[in-house]
Amino acid sequence: MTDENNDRSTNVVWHEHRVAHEDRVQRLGQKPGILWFTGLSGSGKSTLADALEASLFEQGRLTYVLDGDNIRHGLNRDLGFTDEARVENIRRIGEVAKLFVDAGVIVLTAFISPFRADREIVRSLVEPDQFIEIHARAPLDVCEQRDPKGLYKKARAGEIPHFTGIDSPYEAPEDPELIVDTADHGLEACVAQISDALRERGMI
Ligand SMILES: Nc1ncnc2c1ncn2[C@@H]1O[C@H](COP(=O)(O)OS(=O)(=O)O)[C@@H](OP(=O)(O)O)[C@H]1O
Ligand SMILES: Nc1ncnc2c1ncn2[C@@H]1O[C@H](COP(=O)(O)OP(=O)(O)O)[C@@H](O)[C@H]1O
Repeated sequence: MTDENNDRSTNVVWHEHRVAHEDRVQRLGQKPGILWFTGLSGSGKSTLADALEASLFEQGRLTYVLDGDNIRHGLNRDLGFTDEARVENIRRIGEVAKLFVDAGVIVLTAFISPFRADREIVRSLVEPDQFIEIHARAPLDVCEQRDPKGLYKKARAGEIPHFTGIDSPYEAPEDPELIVDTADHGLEACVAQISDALRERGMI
């Protein structure tokens, strides 16, 4: 961080607003939180987040999906796929997700988020019961066979550098709240597994 940036943050003062988090939560009548999907490309993060959101929304909850591919078209369009860029990607998404939680929303995020430390930083931004880490787990060979966007094929051909699982690391969660084995179970079963777990935790 430059001296100029330090000076700038010193002169910024937090402003309290009259409408509090609790007021918004009460109005919405739901328990906000982050459902953080992590996993290899093609493991099922986007598909699961989409299906789970549809189900929660249908049940009357206010939800929002932050999806890597989409966010990288806008907010994070300046970021690539070096380790540093991925760290910054997840840092920004963590902050955005925190704002959604403050607004009272159930936010579902679908980012590879390959580094354990970055996911733990996001966890620390909200209350302990507001962060649910969900590992969309599928072996690399299954993800590669699925190859929904043809990216593994390109990566193997050397057309995409730093591709996760090939020449860029993925650190699987060590103690996530949930693991969904998308290679062994269909979409509906995985969504039901997550919904049951959320119910058990009193989140829905
Ligand atoms: N080099 C490389 N490695 C991995 N993925 C790549 C790469 N280049 C492009 N893509 C596409 O970008 C999506 C991953 O973006 P994320 O923001 O989720 O990545 S990260 O969390 O910062 O690691 C990822 O989406 P998913 O396949 O949905 O995971 C890919 O579509
Ligand atoms: N149980 C499952 N959960 C999620 N996706 C699954 C499952 N079984 C098969 N799939 C398929 O795997 C692919 C996952 O792609 P996608 O959701 O884009 O993954 P990611 O967002 O992790 O890159 C989709 O083609 C989806 O239909």
